[in-house]
Amino acid sequence: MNLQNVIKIPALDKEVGRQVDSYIQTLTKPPGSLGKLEGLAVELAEMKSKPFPVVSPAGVLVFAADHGIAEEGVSAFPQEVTLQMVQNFLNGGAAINVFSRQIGATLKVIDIGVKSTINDKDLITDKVRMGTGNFFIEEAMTKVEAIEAIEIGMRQAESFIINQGVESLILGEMGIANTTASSAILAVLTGKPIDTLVGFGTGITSERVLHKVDIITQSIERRKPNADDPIDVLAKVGGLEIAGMAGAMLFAASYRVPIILDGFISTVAALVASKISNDVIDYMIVSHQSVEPGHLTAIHALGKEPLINLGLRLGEGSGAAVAFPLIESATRMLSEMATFQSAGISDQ
Ligand SMILES: O=C(O)c1ccc[n+]([C@@H]2O[C@H](COP(=O)([O-])O)[C@@H](O)[C@H]2O)c1
Ligand SMILES: Cc1cc2nc[nH]c2cc1C
Repeated sequence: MNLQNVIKIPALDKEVGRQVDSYIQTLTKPPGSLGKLEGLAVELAEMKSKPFPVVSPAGVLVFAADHGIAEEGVSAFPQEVTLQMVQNFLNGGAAINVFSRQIGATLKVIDIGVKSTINDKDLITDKVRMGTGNFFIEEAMTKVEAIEAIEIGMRQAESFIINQGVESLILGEMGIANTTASSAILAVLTGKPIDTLVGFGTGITSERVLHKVDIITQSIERRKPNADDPIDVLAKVGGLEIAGMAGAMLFAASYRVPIILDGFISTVAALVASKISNDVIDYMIVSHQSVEPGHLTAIHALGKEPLINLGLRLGEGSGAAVAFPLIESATRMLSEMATFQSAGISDQ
């Protein structure tokens, strides 16, 4: 199948963007004084093709999966933490639960490849397989499985957005060792030196970072992913939650729903989505810059800049949820501020 033919992403509405840009000049503030919020308001209007776009309620989809590469000692935590954190999400105790409640967002967790069976009515189980293969010794998954994971992401985003009336989409993830898969994908897609794209993840030692670089370097040599084929890259060194997030992003863009990217893994998934359909980039907002050294490389590969840098490195969609009020401020500036005329204030 050819995913590019399945996804139709509408062009940004530049005409509405121009109208909103002029309208912002009439609001009661010195021109340009709301800085980046002004550009953000124009971008959101173009995405939604509406002069007064809204981003609330946000929806948060967290994709969870395990990684065979965890066997190579690349994470500070054991693999079973993926399962344990999914249980924490379902009990409402993780950071993303707290921040989702804070911003009034609905949160759904999708098991797209956790290595255990989890029975819980609140969990969406749409598993491709029980974790990926260890890509140091075998391919992470087949190309058919990579496409299946992307399609699951698309389908889950579709039912979530339509059933919950979601106005903006935050994509989060949980997967022990997924910074290793993300660094490998990023190295292949950008051609940048691997050691500049590898970091501490959940908190490994500097010594272990060198081991992680070595594992990624050897894995890429062994698997030989084709940089021009994002499905091949996902299959050889990717992750199921990364593919799922990419699919969800592609659906959101096709439906004019702004995508709020989170940290390193989420942004690498965005880069994968952009290699499937470049227009998806138009619908992305980068919420924050993570501590992971490869994050800025991935952000710049999308031609974006982060809104904030709080030294976060958690994942789960947490940084996107924390930055969400800033994005909402841009929309409320448009819908709620008085104009010079309506307030009877003299302009220059
Ligand atoms: O989002 C980020 O930038 C980020 C940076 C470091 C770690 N994480 C989270 O930590 C896990 C991956 O870290 P690791 O060390 O196991 O590869 C995974 O569950 C991610 O959600 C997330
Ligand atoms: C505790 C913990 C929580 C997480 N949330 C996302 N990745 C994580 C990794 C760990 C280890």
